Amino acid sequence: MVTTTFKLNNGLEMPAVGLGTWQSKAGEVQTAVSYALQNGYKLVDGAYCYANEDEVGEGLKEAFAAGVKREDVFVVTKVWATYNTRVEEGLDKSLKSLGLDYVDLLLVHWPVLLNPNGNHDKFPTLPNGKRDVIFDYNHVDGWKQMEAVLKTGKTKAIGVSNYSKKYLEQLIPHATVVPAVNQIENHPSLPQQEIVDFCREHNIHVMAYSPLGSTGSPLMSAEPVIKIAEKKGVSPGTVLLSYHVSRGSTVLAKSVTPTRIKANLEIVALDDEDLKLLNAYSDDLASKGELKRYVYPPFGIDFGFPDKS
Ligand SMILES: NC(=O)C1=CN([C@@H]2O[C@H](COP(=O)(O)OP(=O)(O)OC[C@H]3O[C@@H](n4cnc5c(N)ncnc54)[C@H](OP(=O)(O)O)[C@@H]3O)[C@@H](O)[C@H]2O)C=CC1
Ligand SMILES: O=C[C@H](O)[C@@H](O)[C@@H](O)[C@H](O)C(=O)O
Repeated sequence: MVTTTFKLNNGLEMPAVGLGTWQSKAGEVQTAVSYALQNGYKLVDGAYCYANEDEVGEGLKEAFAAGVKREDVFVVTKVWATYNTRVEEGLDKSLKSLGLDYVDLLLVHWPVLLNPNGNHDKFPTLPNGKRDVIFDYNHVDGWKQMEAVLKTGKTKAIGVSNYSKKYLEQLIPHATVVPAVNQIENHPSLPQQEIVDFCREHNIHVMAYSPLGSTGSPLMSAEPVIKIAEKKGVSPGTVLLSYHVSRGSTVLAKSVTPTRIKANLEIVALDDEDLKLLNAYSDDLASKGELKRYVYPPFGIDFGFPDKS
């Protein structure tokens, strides 16, 4: 049987599959969220920085009006980098847009501070065009704010995103609350096994993002993915999404296309032979130095990922 939920380290149940909303256009995301929730999705992943939370909120409202219950939906949002010293203010903005009085999970989007008093609310820049990063920021201080916000009840759980093993090792000795989740880019072209293993050891649940290779879903045509899909009589997308559930992770797939939204809910059990094939593909890329990271914004910071350090 295929797992449909995972238990977090605070006892909360998190669905195994969720709808992503990054780059979902305002005009499309309301329908996508509403459609997904009325067709079996139980988790929606958003962020203040996606600049579409008003519309995500409209989608939630539409689904609730159609009978979906708030308590049956796991809503995730993220504190953007300009708000890492103002976590509660950032969360309040998201809650207002979403039309909710709590989210289920709040994540630190990236462990970096962008100038909160800079020339833009989300992407402040310097005169030379580079991101206005505050370099002497310590991400452990941001986590203390996350712990404080957890006590307000405005979020049921707190976690991190884009944390390498190195950053988690810096954080954990100072954490009163161990992050419930680390949301990271993850797929056979970037398995990040060292982070996945470290998270498992510390009871931190992994949420896998960009499972299809992000924009345009390039991983759908990877050879072993097609081979396994043919063998099992499922789509390549199902193989890519099932890979994470087999590894014990929650997976997020973004789509604004109803047929794809529905198709992405199909998760199958991958057997040892399938996983061996996908792992061999990852190992081969690693040995050739060809691992592929699709999401690496130009912060100009070393986040401690071995493929980027
Ligand atoms: N914490 C973080 O920093 C990050 C978090 N995320 C989260 O993870 C989510 C998923 O990652 P994302 O980078 O969006 O990329 P995905 O890997 O989910 O790929 C999305 C792309 O695949 C297409 N697609 C979706 N389903 C199918 C299908 N069944 N067949 C063919 N094409 C398909 C979509 O097109 P279309 O929509 O047109 O159907 C879109 O172009 C994000 O939306 C976001 O919520 C992502 C990146 C970073
Ligand atoms: O969640 C998705 C990604 O992290 C996205 O939020 C960033 O890539 C952002 O657009 C940026 O440019 O820094």
